Amino acid sequence: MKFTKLHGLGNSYIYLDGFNDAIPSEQDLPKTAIAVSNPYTGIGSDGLILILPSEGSDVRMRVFNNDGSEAKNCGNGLRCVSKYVYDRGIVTSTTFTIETLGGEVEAEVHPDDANQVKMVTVDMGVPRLKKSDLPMTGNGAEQTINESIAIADHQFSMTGVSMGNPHIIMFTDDISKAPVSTLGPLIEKSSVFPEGVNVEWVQMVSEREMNFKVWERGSGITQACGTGACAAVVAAVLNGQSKKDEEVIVHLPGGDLYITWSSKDDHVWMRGEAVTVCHGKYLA
Ligand SMILES: N[C@@H](CCC[C@H](N)C(=O)O)C(=O)O
Repeated sequence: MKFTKLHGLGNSYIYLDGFNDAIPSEQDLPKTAIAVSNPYTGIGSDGLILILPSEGSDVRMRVFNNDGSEAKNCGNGLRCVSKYVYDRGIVTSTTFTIETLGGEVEAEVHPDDANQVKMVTVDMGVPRLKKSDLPMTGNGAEQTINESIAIADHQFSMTGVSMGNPHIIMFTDDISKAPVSTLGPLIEKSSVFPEGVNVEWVQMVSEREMNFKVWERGSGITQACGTGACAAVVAAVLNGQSKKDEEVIVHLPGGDLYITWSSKDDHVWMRGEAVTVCHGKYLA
């Protein structure tokens, strides 16, 4: 099986090219994601991403976490898919559309003088804020903004945002003390979130700068989460800590993302790097 490994700020996936190469059968996809992600017996990654032809968009992306579950969106994946399809000539324009299970997005690659793509901007669309959008328990029509929620004997102040996939954001005064590995999995699997949830802690540095850590649904601690960074900036605006139209620098463990929530059309814009690690043939 031919593959390419790419990462966005250390959030790495094994990418399979459905335009040019064979893809495992539908029923083999979850176990392939688990196998290739394993750092000891596989290639090592946070999951598996398929780059596929689309009927209505230029490209289609499917995302599998490293536990084999399929996700509806992936911000770092969108930037890496964008780099891949432009580098390989699958698209020839610098702007194009990508279909995901969470909706269609528009991407723009920024090739340098040597036609190398290092930075990518993605219009991530309108964040969805209703409880039913994540989904989570409670009145589906309501939003979750700094709401006190009890999970496993702990009380959390949570803000819920869907960027096509579900995120719950909590603010902290000290990101180094965020209980990511201990409480992240408890929140992810809580019955409050029937489909699970990506769990993020944010420390505001200023209105335009934040520190960020994540426990990803289906993958655990990762170096970065693009949809999570977008959701965190939306949560900061909803809580009066940032402003619409002002770019926020999000410091993730793996590097920085630049996120703006536009008041013009309510869309969230994400800008950041995408890197090719290696190409290879998986034999196991
Ligand atoms: N790393 C991603 C998100 C991947 C999917 C997520 N774990 C989910 O299950 O929703 C990103 O960069 O957005």
